[in-house]
Amino acid sequence: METLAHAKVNLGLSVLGRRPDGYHELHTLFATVSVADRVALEPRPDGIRLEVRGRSLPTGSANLAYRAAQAYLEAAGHPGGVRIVLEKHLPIAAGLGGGSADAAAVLRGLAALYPAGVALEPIARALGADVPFLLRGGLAEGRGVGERLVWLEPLEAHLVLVNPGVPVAAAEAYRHLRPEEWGEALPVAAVRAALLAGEAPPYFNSLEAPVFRRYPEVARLKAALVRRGLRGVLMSGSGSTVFGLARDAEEARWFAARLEADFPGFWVRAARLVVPSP
Ligand SMILES: C[C@](O)(CO)[C@H](O)COP(=O)(O)OP(=O)(O)OC[C@H]1O[C@@H](n2ccc(N)nc2=O)[C@H](O)[C@@H]1O
Ligand SMILES: Nc1ncnc2c1ncn2[C@@H]1O[C@H](COP(=O)(O)OP(=O)(O)OP(=O)(O)O)[C@@H](O)[C@H]1O
Repeated sequence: METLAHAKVNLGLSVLGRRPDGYHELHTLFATVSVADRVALEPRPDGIRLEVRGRSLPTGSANLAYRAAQAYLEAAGHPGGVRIVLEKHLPIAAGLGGGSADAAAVLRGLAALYPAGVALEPIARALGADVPFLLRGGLAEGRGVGERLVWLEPLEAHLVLVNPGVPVAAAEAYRHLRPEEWGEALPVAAVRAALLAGEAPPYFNSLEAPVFRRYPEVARLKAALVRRGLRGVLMSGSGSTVFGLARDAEEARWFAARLEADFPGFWVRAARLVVPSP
C-alpha cells in the first residue's frame, strides 16, 4: 500500500505564551499542501524495517516514521511487522512538518493494514505537535501546541514555497523567542476571507523574529519574495521555508520558474492547498 504524506504550511502562527512544561501555546491556521513524501507499507511477519530514499536520514527509532510504526504496532497488540519504504521529497527541518507527515502517513497506513480499533489521536500527539493535524489534513485552526483542532471548510489557494537549504530545528526557534515577541490571537476569519478574495491575509508568524535573528538569509529570502510581487509572504512554522500566494496555478508556476532561476540550489515548488484522501 502506498500513501502520500502531504506537507503543511502555517497560514499564520501566533505564540500566545509559554507553559510551565516549556512548550508554547499557539494559535495557528494549518493547511496541507500539494507537496509530499511517498510512503509505501508492506506487511512482514514481525519487526520494523525502514528504508529511506532520496535523502540521508536515520532508519531506526530516530526516524519519526519508525517511531510511528513502533507505537501503532505496540498499541495494536503486535499483529505483525512492517516494511516501510519512505521516498523523501520534502526538505528536512523546513517548517513543512515533513517528519510529522511521514509519521501520520504510517499511522493511517498501519490502521488500514492491521485494523485493531486503536485510537490514533493520542499516539499522534505523543509523536509530535503537528502529527494530529497531519493525520487528517485539510484546513484547521490549531490551539494548545497544535493538538486542539477545529476543522474548517477547505478553500482554494495557490502558493509558491521556497526553502533556502538552511535547516532550522523547531526547538531552536522557540528557545530564542522573547516574551515581548509573543502575539495576540490570529484573526482567522479575516485570514480566510482574504484568502478567498485573493488578497494578502492579515497573518503573521511569531517565530519569524527569532529565526530571522539567527538566520538572516531567511529574512533576506522573505524580502526577495515580497520584492518580486508575491502577496502574503510568510515563513511557515519554524522555518526555513518561506511561501507566498499566487492568483492561480499558472501564476504560481511562473513565480516558481523565476525564483528557481534567481536562487539556484534552493528548493522551489508551486503548490496548492489540498485535502488529502484518507
Ligand atoms: C513550528 C510548528 O511546526 C508549527 O506547526 C510546531 O509548533 C512544531 O512542531 P514539531 O516540530 O513537531 O515540534 P515537536 O517535535 O513537538 O517539539 C520540538 C520542540 O519544540 C519546542 N516546542 C514545540 C511546540 C510548541 N508548541 N512549543 C515548543 O516550545 C519544544 O522545545 C519541543 O521540544
Ligand atoms: N521521517 C523524517 N523526515 C524528516 N526528518 C525526520 C524524520 N524523522 C526524524 N527526522 C528528524 O526530525 C528533524 C526535523 O524534521 P522535519 O523535516 O519534520 O522538520 P520540519 O519540517 O521543520 O517540521 P516542523 O514544521 O514541525 O518544524 C530533523 O532533524 C530530522 O533529522
